[in-house]
Amino acid sequence: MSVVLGANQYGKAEVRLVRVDRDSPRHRLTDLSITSQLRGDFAATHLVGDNSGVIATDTQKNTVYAFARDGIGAPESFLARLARHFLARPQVTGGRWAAEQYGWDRIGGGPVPAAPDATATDTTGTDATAAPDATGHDHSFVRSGGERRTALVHAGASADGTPQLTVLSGLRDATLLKSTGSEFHGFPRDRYTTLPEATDRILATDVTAWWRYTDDFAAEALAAGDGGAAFDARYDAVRAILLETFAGLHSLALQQTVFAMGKAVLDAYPEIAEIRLSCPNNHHFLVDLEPFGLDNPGEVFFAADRPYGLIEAAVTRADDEAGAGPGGGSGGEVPGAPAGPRPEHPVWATIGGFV
Ligand SMILES: O=c1[nH]c(=O)c2[nH]c(=O)[nH]c2[nH]1
Repeated sequence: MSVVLGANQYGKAEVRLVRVDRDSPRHRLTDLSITSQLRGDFAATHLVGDNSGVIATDTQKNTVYAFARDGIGAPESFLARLARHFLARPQVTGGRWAAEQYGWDRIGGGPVPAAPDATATDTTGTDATAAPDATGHDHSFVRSGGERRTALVHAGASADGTPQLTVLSGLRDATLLKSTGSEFHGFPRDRYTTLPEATDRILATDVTAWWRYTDDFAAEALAAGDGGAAFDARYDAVRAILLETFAGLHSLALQQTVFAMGKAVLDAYPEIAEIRLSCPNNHHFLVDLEPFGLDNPGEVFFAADRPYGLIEAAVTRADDEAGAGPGGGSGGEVPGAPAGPRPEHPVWATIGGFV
């Protein structure tokens, strides 16, 4: 009985592509995950390793990025462009091109409309179907979906032995991106340093934050008998401050942005004793399109999902005895100075990681 090759297809899966359209100061963002799979006469590579007809999966990925240089438009039309391109090769008889698009809203505004595809010949429908895009930040975005509000009430023993409620509120995975207004340079270099100095880069993160209310505020809000309306109001306001600070600060490091976000919250709300933030640095690498005879003036990026930088900080009040924990604080009293070892409030031990 002979063994034969059955149906097969191959390609590159989940090519992460972010395109920034910066033809006006009001940037537009297109964020896609694209899979390209080819079918056709590929028996030789499966049977004897003859690759003479194989369009490398790497080439398929590069084609996605190179085509994005012209603009993307609707994912359907972008995929059709890819399909037509590969189907022009004689060994390709079919294939499958798939896309998943991630939505982004402007910080302080609404959904970002699709950017036009520069290769489109008929663009008359573009403006008629686009959502209004009149409000919000020009180049800072928050990804729609995936974000969660979080809360925690911890009952710990107080000095007199009665249970003391500590209330934490937070949010998880608020995905933010700014397409300019971020730099990172001036770091030390050694033989293992390859990172170029950046004076204009994409800054992207998934904010996880927990903030702790003062005991007095928490007790009052819990006793108000209004279902915790004060917590609802603080949640909305703190979230807005975090996003606005991310958008508004010209960042020299994600560390600076993280501290500024926390500080802005503490400055605005005396009833918040401290806040902890955990922010991955979701790296976006400019794709080298030179091999394809194309320039790339900060438009086509590889959105890496790992590894990522991970920047975490607690922002506290120097005079917060509860935050300092037993024994009092031992550092960080000078605003902006490096914090020394500072015993933490016991509630933090009940949170899984740093936050
Ligand atoms: O904002 C940043 N902080 C870092 O510590 C760091 N390290 C790195 O490689 N890139 C960045 N970016």
